[in-house]
Amino acid sequence: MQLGMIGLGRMGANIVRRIIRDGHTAVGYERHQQNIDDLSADCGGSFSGTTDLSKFVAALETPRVVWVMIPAGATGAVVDQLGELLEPGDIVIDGGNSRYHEDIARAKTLAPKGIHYLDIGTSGGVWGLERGYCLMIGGEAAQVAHIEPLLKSIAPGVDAAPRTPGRTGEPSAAEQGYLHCGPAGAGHFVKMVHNGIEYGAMAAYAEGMNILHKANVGNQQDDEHSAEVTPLEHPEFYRYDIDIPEVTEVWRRGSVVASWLLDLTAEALYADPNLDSFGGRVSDSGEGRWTLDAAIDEGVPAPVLSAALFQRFSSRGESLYADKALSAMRQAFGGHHELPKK
Ligand SMILES: O=C(O)[C@H](O)[C@@H](O)[C@H](O)[C@H](O)COP(=O)(O)O
Repeated sequence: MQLGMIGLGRMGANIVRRIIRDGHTAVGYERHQQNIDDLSADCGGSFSGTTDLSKFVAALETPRVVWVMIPAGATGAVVDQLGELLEPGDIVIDGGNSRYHEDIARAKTLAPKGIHYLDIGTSGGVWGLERGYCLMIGGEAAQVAHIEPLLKSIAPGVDAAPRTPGRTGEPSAAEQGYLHCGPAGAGHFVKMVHNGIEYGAMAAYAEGMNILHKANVGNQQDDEHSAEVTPLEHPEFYRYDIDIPEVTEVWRRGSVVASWLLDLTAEALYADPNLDSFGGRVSDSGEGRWTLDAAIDEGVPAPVLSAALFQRFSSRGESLYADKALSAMRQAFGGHHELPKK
């Protein structure tokens, strides 16, 4: 089957490489000729690319299947352009991390033109070429069925995890690593919640590791330290120098908290045991915020996910003013000494 790919950055290019490995063909559109040349060198005659969107559309077999894999903020403009260039029966896929609200609007705009729209939340990041991508799909069932040969090639496949006890026979789509979650927006809705969970799970590991990191605090009490915090009643309880890279390594084997996220953490700590290459400022690109918006709209508590999101804001210095205000109040009502700015 043929796929049209818009955006040949790391994700788009690796999806193309993965389908071509499986016998499909691809046409790519990309503004940077170098990305086209790199992919052509890897894929030979199964891939052709252009920097001209009209030529890209003309090169595709009908019904066209056009996967848009560009930063979420730029997707809307490209989908609008495709709306002018494509024909009835064609399919546009947004594989980026768009907000699901936008999918609902785009599907509605394209429908009168007979152009179908699928939103595919795509998880796997830079590892997807090797491990496959987990695909969460929203849109009409007939179009999902049409692109199924491509989905099977992009997804990790049933062997990526042991089969769940009780599941037998032909593996379901979910067991192969892709799932039609519902109508327009449902794919990105599920991917959004996946990312909300990602924030929470990452924060849980990070907090636990920090408690391990401080397990030797009983050795470190000095005058300045005790002026700032309540002195330890039992410093003898905190005299452990825990080798955190080794702890993450042992947890990978048989522990309840083993996971791919932990595998990656262990790898990062092995390469950089004190995490010196990181400044401790953690970015976010919207998915965590949108997950909390949905939780609020649904009236569903999400205390862990919200704490994880707010911790990212704090990591970027966004709690500094609040922290200063706390010091000011504590000093004002109790005359307590608060440490001045360093
Ligand atoms: O499932 C995935 O492969 C990741 O979630 C991927 O989609 C990306 O790394 C996140 O969007 C980062 O999200 P933040 O920038 O919000 O941390």
